[in-house]
Amino acid sequence: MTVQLDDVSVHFGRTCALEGLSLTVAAGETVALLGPSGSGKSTALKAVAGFVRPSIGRIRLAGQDVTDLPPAKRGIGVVVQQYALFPHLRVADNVAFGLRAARKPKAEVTRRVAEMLAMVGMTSYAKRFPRELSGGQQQRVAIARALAIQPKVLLLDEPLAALDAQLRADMLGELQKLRREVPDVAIIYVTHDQSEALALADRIAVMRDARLVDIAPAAQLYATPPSAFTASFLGGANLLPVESVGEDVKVAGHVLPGVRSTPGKELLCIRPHAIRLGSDGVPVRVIATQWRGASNQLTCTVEGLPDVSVRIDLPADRQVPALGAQVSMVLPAEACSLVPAERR
Ligand SMILES: Nc1ncnc2c1ncn2[C@@H]1O[C@H](COP(=O)(O)OP(=O)(O)OP(=O)(O)O)[C@@H](O)[C@H]1O
Repeated sequence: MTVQLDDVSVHFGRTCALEGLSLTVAAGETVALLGPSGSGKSTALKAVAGFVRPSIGRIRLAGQDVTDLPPAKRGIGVVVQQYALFPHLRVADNVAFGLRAARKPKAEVTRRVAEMLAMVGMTSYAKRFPRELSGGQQQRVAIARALAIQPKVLLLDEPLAALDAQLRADMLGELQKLRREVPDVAIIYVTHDQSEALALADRIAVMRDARLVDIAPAAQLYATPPSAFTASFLGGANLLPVESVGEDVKVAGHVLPGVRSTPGKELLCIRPHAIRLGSDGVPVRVIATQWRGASNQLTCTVEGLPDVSVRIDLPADRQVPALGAQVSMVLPAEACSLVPAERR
């Protein structure tokens, strides 16, 4: 089922939590809403679920206007950060809740609950209460409960945020598997974590200050970010001011071979892992180093660009330059893209 937000704005008193969001999520597609805290992601999700009412704009499901329908009438599965299982109900009864509310026949409820618990690997926990489960297990039950009603739309609001790093990684794998098991469901996934968005989403919608900044297929947004904000939020790109000389682009007075100047795009975007140390590059000075296990991250100042610092991820098997050392940073053309400077 297609989900369509048509120029949706939400106000809470004087606060504009969401401004003019237009977005279409196709059946079978996963779109991540990615952005910093307070950027309006949850508000957008709540508007689709029916928990908040847009002050302007319409919400459509499969082309039908549902803006005035209450949440229960929309047939949407919702999973939020804090699981929100019913504490007094056992796992199986939590999963059965929506089916019973819809007055499904008993045999169908039993069958469907068994299917859902098997899908999330929780069959042997059916009789437990939520307090007897780990965070990850509770989240699996919450997902089983959301999917039990066979929704055509699934909304996930930071579903992994309350889990520790290992569990998050495990659950991310589970969610990828789940997507394959419900291939026709439209999924909106709210997160502030770019790695979750990259791992799960077909398209990523980057939000900032209540507005949609950029939306594109995940790989495209990562490889060629259209804006400086998306470049730094998605993958922590370095942004370096460039000077155009004819068709050439210069960083701190050094021509970058293979990078062609583009009018209106004054910043060079390159990820920390794509920069190499070599000869004939841009001179930089190492001011900090940080061991990261698989890599060492260098922070460097750039000669001639006093306000800019650059992060470089060196693979762990490379020698780490000494603090204060001057090294030459090579910016391979294939890893460089140009974006417009921020105008705020
Ligand atoms: N019920 C409410 N009443 C008043 N203001 C609200 C309400 N809900 C959200 N807001 C405000 O709307 C803005 C957007 O909030 P929202 O929860 O959508 O952001 P978010 O991007 O999901 O953030 P987070 O990642 O922290 O959950 C924020 O400034 C927030 O304070």
